[in-house]
Amino acid sequence: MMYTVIIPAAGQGRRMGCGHNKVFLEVDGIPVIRRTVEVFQAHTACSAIYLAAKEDEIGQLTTLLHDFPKVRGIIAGGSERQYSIYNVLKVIPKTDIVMVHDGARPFISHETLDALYESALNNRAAIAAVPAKDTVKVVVDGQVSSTPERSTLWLTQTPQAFTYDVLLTAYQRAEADGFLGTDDASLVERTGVIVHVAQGSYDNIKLTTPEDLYFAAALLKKRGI
Ligand SMILES: Nc1ccn([C@@H]2O[C@H](COP(=O)(O)OP(=O)(O)OP(=O)(O)O)[C@@H](O)[C@H]2O)c(=O)n1
Ligand SMILES: O=P(O)(O)OC[C@@H](O)[C@@H](O)[C@@H](O)CO
Repeated sequence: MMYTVIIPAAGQGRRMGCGHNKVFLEVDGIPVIRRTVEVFQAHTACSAIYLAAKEDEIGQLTTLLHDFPKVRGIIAGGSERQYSIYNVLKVIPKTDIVMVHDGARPFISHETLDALYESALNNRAAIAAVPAKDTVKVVVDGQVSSTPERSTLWLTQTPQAFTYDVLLTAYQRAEADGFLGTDDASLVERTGVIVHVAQGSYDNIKLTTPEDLYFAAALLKKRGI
């Protein structure tokens, strides 16, 4: 059995403030999106890679990723991450397991991919996450309203891995209900399917704001890449 990965790369990168889509940013000379796709290209259990791109960036991405044979399609995304992923999910061939992974998370490891894939095969739904290190407050109008027990709080990453049927049903139901979530698992949770957690790595950061580029440089140095 193998899995297909959907990589959303159709964002604006507004918070990065670099004036263009951050997935094209070069980190130590290599564009972020090439770094991300490379990890899946080299992962044995991955059979196909599909990306969501802004319509006017499909050509640029096609050129940039031309030497990755597992890239089977680059599809026009939507105005929200969820819509971008759904546009891809609707057109890919049916498969056993589908993973979703942010184009802006280039430091995903094969170790995490192995753990997630295995969990998705066994449990139908699995996410990569790490325990919260800080104390997290619920804040309403500038005032603390509660302090959830930290041992129950996990910071969610991608990849998130599901059986094809579980993910498609969740996206169809979200569309029917007009529900917009900030990750894929939240769509699956509302269908009643139990989502399992595979311990991820603190290295698997999402490049979101400019200071993340300092962390990226440090991570590359640590890996000797
Ligand atoms: N309409 C969108 C929005 C986001 N993404 C992708 O989803 C991933 C995670 O989203 P995020 O970090 O929020 O990226 P941006 O939306 O680009 O960032 P910002 O919110 O700062 O504009 C990124 O790889 C991004 O390209 C997407 O495919 N389609
Ligand atoms: O900031 P946005 O809501 O566009 O995207 C957030 C998602 O990428 C994020 O929820 C996952 O990476 C899981 O943390």
